[in-house]
Amino acid sequence: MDDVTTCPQRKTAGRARGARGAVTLPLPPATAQAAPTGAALGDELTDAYWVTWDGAASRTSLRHMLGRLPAISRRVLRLAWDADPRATAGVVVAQLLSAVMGAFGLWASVGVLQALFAQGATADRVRSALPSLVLVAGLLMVRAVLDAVVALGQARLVPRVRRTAETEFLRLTAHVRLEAVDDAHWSDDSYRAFDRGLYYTRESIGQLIQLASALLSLVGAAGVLTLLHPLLLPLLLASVLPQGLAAVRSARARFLSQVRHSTLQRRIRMFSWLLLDRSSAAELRSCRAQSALLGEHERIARLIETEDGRLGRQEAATGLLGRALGGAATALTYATLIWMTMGGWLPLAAGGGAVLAIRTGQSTLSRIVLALHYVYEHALWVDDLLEFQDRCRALRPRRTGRPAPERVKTISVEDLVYAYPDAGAPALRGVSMTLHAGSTVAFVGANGSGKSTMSKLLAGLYEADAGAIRWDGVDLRELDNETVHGRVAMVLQDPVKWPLSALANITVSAGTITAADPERARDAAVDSGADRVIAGLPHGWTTPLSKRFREGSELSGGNWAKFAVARGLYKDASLLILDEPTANMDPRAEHAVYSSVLHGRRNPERITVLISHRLASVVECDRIYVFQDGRVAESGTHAELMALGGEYAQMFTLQAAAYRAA
Ligand SMILES: Nc1ncnc2c1ncn2[C@@H]1O[C@H](COP(=O)(O)OP(=O)(O)OP(=O)(O)O)[C@@H](O)[C@H]1O
Repeated sequence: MDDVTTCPQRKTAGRARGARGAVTLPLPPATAQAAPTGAALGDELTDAYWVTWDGAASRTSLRHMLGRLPAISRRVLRLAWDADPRATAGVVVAQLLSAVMGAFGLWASVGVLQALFAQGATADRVRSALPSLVLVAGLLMVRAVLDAVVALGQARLVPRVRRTAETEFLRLTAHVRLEAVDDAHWSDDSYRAFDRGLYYTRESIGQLIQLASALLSLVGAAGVLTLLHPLLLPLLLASVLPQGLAAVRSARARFLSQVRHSTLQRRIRMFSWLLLDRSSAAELRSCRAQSALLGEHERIARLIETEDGRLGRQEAATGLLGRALGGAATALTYATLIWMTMGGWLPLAAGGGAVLAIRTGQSTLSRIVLALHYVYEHALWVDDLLEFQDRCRALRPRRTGRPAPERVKTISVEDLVYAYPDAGAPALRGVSMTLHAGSTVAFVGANGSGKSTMSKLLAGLYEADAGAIRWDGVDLRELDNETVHGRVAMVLQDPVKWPLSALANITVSAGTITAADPERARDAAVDSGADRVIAGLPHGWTTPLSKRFREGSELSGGNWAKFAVARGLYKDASLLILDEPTANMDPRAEHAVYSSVLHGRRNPERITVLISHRLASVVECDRIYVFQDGRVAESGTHAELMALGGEYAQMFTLQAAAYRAA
């Protein structure tokens, strides 16, 4: 028995299949969460790029972190040195001197105590303590100046590191081969490196300075104690250890909580943005989706509130534990000091000095623990960035030293095969064709049949897996890749809406946004129909084409397309590729573009490739290639293909019939 009749869900699915052909999509559930709830909310983004290293420090042993510290310090110092050697040297020297001054200051304070605790009249003791007091004050002043030098050096260094690191990063990524950019993993890695790696690169300078300052001050305290009495050093360790452990615990709790917190923050920001942003404003209102999104926003806001409260309570508890442990350790330390003084092993004044040094050591320890966690974790992000940049260097376009010809006469394609990275089937499977200077050819065919891919291979944006493309007999692989790009103008299906001036939107195709050939720019604007758009802009050529800027203008889809065509025409290239350039244009604008491309100021030496689904516009092309499933199924002039009565003739007749019927 046919069970479709007994199951309503299957019945509906069967109907959907019957109406649309071979689709077997299962029915969706009747209710679904807009976003994960409960524990899943914290876990949903564990694989996201921004949490790759978040909390890593809290999962690593202190020993491991300390072991990695020298390598991390070298790497960060190298970055700083490359950005500004003088400022780096200044910061390092001032930091060291400041630590030395700190240690001397501590020693001089012990001198003050010694004088005050000595025997004799009070006035005499105060008088003999004066030189040490003056020394302490002097050292404090020198230290303040040195710390200011460190701060100034840091203020100069961090923006420089930021500038040099960001420029290098963008220089490398902007030149990586297109097929690498198409790879989703590469994109994820690049966003991760940009968003986190660059940020932590500059952050790590300040963190390392803080860590160095705290470590040096601990070393200074330890040195002073050893001078006072060798037994005091283990006493310092014993007194700071419990507090150190509490500091580690607290730092780890904070790191782990940050991961969950940032997940919630990201999700709530997404909902805030959907409610706020201009791009979703129209649809938000027409769908009347405001309350649904506000509800979701409220739900996450409450979770954040709970999380904040939980973290606050946890921090208070850990802080209390740390203080209790620290208090107990301090009491023990003082008891030991008293015992040593009473036993005559330690002079009273030295005991006072020891108290000072131990207090200094204790206060720097929590700074060290926290800074160590930050430095370690940030270094992982910096490593990630540097490793990504090395990958980019390996993915630079081919530099063969052999430039592409200024004006290519013949492009021959032989048995071309190409598969996108990670794609199952090849997008092109054995395409051959020959294109001659001065001709206009068309690529037509069903969606996904390989037309755009073919045009990108012709332009040298992708490299063939098998077969070859030859420019005047020379394999594209032997030509300097960037010079090939310089000879090709591409008007892409989904052109970039450059948030630049109207003029720069045209000149950018020639690699500049600040200089123009005025006549060429005007011709390109006239031929593409962008001239009327520019004439209507408040500041003409100089109007910014983005509402993000004051006095900026936003264009309609069709008008953006005219700018894309103008860009293609402005670049006086050997090969002009127009990939569905008029899809968004009104019929008159479309007609004008095709007339100017086919009959207008046509460069007699140019090869023009036109990709279009509107077959009426390719009728006049010198040759039409019909793509089917990654292959050229038919080719010839319009008349030849119509006479053939194949795929092209069927598609053309279908379109023509629709018009005739109307
Ligand atoms: N960047 C990419 N990464 C992976 N696969 C891709 C990519 N671009 C296109 N493809 C796949 O390659 C095949 C050919 O796509 P292509 O864009 O060349 O077709 P097309 O003929 O230009 O289609 P349309 O008429 O829809 O523009 C399709 O299966 C498509 O899904």
